[in-house]
Amino acid sequence: MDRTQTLHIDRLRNLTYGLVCFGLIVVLALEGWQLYQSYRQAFFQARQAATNLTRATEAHVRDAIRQADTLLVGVVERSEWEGLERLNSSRMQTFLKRQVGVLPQLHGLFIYDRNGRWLVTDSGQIPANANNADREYFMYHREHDDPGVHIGRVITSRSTGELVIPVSRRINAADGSFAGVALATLKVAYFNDFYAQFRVSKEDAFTLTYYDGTILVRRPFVPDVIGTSIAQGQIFKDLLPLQDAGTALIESSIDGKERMYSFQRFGDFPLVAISGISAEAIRLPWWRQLIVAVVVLILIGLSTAAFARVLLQQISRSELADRELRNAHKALRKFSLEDALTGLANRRRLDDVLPQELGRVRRTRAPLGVIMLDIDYFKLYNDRYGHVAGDAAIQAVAGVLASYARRAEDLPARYGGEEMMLLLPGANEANSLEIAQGVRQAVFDLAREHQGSPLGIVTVSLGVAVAYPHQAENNDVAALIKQADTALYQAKSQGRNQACAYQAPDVTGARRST
Ligand SMILES: Nc1nc2c(ncn2[C@@H]2O[C@H](COP(=O)(O)OP(=O)(O)OP(=O)(O)O)[C@@H](O)[C@H]2O)c(=O)[nH]1
Repeated sequence: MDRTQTLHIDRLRNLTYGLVCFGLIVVLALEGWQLYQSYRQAFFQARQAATNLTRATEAHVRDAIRQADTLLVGVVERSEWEGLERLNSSRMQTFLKRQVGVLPQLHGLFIYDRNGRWLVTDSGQIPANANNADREYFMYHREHDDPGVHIGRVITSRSTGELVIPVSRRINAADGSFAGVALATLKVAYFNDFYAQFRVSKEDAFTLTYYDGTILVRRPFVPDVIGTSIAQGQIFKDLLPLQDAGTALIESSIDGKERMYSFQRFGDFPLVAISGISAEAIRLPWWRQLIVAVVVLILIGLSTAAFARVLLQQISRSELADRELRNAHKALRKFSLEDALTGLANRRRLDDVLPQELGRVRRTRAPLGVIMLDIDYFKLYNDRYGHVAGDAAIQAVAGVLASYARRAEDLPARYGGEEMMLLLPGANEANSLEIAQGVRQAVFDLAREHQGSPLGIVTVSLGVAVAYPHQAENNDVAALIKQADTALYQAKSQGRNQACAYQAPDVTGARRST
């Protein structure tokens, strides 16, 4: 493979690999962009889902508390109207029992007097010496004449041992003094069961807290965290002071897991609802997508590289075949126009070129010199030294003749046998004769032994003819060759080892030789 071909194939290879790389980079960029978008989309959707869950939770909790509070408002109204001392306990108990049966979130309904003693319960059972004066909500109402609803921290029910959220209102005496407390307890389990209905991953979290961060309800349910505070978590420390609702990707202060959290402060209750969707669960489908994309990209890359390789091999092969074919054509053409023994132009080439050169004589008005050469006594040479040595002698003479073809348009040729020609476009008779003489002398100087020759060395005889534009008779291939041949014959007949120029017989009848 030559240098140009190697360069061409190298360029083609670089171009192909460049295109393959460019294509892969484009695919990679598009895939990367798509993955980036789907990553963002996943978190955007998680943000929305968390917000929706928080809103649903908030609405559900608010409704549950409102229903309980509406009951309390009625109980307080009746208690204050009748007066706790005169309260018809059995009628009230029936009323409370009916309400608890209707509202699934209710754990129980209770009325306490100003000393914390149990007056009425929905179950009708009052433990001996039961007193709730030590409860936070009781103390709150005793100390605050605020008639609004109070939601307390989670406590363990004294009647059933269940975790409950106390929702209470103060009952006033006719003079406005503290008369007791009406209490509704909401089951923590009710909210846990509600959260459990959400179709979410087990790593997702829902939390209902008091406004100060104390946990009332949490899913996943861990009994130990109920009643603890997440006030030091990022939501309470950094976000809630600035906004009532929002979302953030943060680590849980309870289990350290990263989640997309949505939080919302209740407008009418001192509560905060928080939903957190596991970041791991958000990223999982994205990771799967990434792995599939990477595998697909690797496969595309490998198959494209393999395809490019095969393509290049094919191109290289066809380039090579093409080049070999062209070289073969060149060689064939060379062989068809070149004499195999001497490397000079062959007879076929001479037959092509001579008419062209004569045409050029007519067009350019410049002469064409022709030298016809013949080795002297060559038959004897062959007979004495053998045919192979004869071939070598022909080659040696051809070398000399070729060395006298000094201009690009000069053409040395083998005319046939041991006869050779030298075409000298632009050369007149004097130039041609001079060159012929130079050839003769150079062959003589070779001093190649030839015992069959009187001079004892190989010599040549040369005939010179010139085609001039004004000599129409010369401007014919056969006539020109005949003239050169005649001049050669002249040289032979005058003793060989000489060069003669053709002289037209009708002018002087004499021939010139040197
Ligand atoms: N070795 C060899 N001999 C060749 C080749 N072509 C022609 N010859 C021989 O060249 C000889 C030419 O001889 P002739 O043309 O008869 O004349 P000559 O012996 O050269 O004598 P003059 O030309 O009169 O000096 C013949 O014996 C051919 O066989 C060739 O390619 N190789």
